[in-house]
Amino acid sequence: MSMLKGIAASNGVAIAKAYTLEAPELSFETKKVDDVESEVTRLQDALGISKQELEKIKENARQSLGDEHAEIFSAHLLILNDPEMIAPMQDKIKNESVNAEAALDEVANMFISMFENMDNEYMRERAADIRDVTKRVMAHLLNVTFPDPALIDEEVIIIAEDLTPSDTAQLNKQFVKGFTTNIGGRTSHSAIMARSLEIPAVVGTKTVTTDVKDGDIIIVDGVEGEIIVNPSEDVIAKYEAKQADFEKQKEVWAQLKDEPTISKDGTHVELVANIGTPDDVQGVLNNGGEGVGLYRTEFLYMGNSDFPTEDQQFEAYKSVLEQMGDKPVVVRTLDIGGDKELSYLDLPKEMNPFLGFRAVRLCLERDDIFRTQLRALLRASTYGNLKIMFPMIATLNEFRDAKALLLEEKENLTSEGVNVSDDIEIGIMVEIPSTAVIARQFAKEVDFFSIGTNDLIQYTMAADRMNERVSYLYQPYHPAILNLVNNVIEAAHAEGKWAGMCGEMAGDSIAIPILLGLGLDEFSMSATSILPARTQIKDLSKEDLASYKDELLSMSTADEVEAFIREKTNQ
Ligand SMILES: C=C(OP(=O)(O)O)C(=O)O
Ligand SMILES: [Mg+2]
Repeated sequence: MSMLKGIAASNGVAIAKAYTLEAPELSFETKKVDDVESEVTRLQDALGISKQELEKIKENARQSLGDEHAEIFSAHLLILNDPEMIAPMQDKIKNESVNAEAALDEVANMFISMFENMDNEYMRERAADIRDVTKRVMAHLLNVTFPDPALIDEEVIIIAEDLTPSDTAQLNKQFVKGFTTNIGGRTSHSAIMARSLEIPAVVGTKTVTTDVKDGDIIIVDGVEGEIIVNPSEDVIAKYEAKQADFEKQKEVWAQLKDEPTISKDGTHVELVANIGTPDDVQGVLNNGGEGVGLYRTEFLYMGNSDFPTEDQQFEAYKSVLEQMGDKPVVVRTLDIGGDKELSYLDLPKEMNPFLGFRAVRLCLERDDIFRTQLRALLRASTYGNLKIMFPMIATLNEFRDAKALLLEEKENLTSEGVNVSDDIEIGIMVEIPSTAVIARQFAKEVDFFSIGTNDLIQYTMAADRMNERVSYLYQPYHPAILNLVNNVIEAAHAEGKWAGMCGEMAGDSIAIPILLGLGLDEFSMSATSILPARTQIKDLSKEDLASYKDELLSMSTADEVEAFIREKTNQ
């Protein structure tokens, strides 16, 4: 028996035989060709068959995973239909007389490395999409069979270097009990799909394909992020019990899907979700989200080759609002810059991009970009319960200026005869320490706060959130952070306003009791964290936790805070 560690990507425990999903052998030689026209035709044929296959996979995915996930394959089809991608391949064949394989490989790699080098996880995933579709086209050019997970007809756990979105979409849950890969992280496509399919998965093990042989019995522990290879009978029995516990746990979670989130002593808090696109809304509803606490609109800008038009934005916002019905939707205005770049917005390189020209700073200077977004939001406001917030607010004047532009556009629209809702709350993200410190002054003017701890921690601890070497300074339980958070909540309440949190901290099981005790009103997290959080809060007494407040705020280290909470909440 041996054990491998990886990243817990999808909850649950699976026990079955290992099945290696071989990556196809796609090596080729670059060759000169005489007949360039027939080489171009060969490329077109391979593209054509790939498109037909993807249409089928998309349909399968729609049936097994839902519309939201099938959209990935629309993105794949778009890649294969994208003249910016395909024309350079054809030109390469014609101008350099090379074979289709070489043209495909070179052009695709150019796009892949462009996307991969972006400091942004979402864009890096686009590189994975291109890699996925090009492999399929390459296999057709080489006449190599592409692996077909849909053919699996016995209970297995898949092991693979990585699973592409198209692999995952073909998995039949009846037979595929779980999977584990060498590469990937919690937000890679395969991990997201595993959570939708609700099959346990551990990714990023680095070596599972070499450490496990086909036919070995393995356990995937998607809770702890562990793979156990050839376990003894005793260990199997232990994990079977764990599996049964987990199934029971899921039933308990599911019972709370349509319930409000109420603590043991009767306090209601809102558990809402962070989303990046309208496609994410289904996941929010499936997981009993009481609203959207953060809609990161920049993905709309990043997924485009130019600024999205007012109408394109209007459609996206309207779709989210309509799908959410009367539930609140907090839309954050464009937060570009820092780690989020736009290929079509040429900004000078900065020494410290996280401290630079970004988010509302950029929007106030480029008010043409900002006004377009504000108009789209205002037009969509009558389709649901919209709240708007501005990111990276450091001074009251920034808030006042941004709000003034919003009100100006509202007036413009009204005079154009367009209906705009009259009760849109206007709030800010609190992610800069200066704002957290004088939250009292802000609270007189904003309708709400949403604390962005991902940035607030980075700026308070002076630790770049992208830099692995200083990641130990990402300390959500640090007393300095707790004091800032407390200051914001108290300031909001003193003015009769509400305070939420949309950084990762809001879904953390150690932070949740602390935040409940401090009086946080709204917790915004990834959709799949909502039901476990609701279950946790149901068993917590807000009054007890509030009584620890002074003690917690005067502690000296994050470790002290964590140990204290673990003891008080039996974690
Ligand atoms: C939610 C936040 O915003 P983002 O992660 O998009 O910067 C944050 O900073 O906590
Ligand atoms: Mg932020």
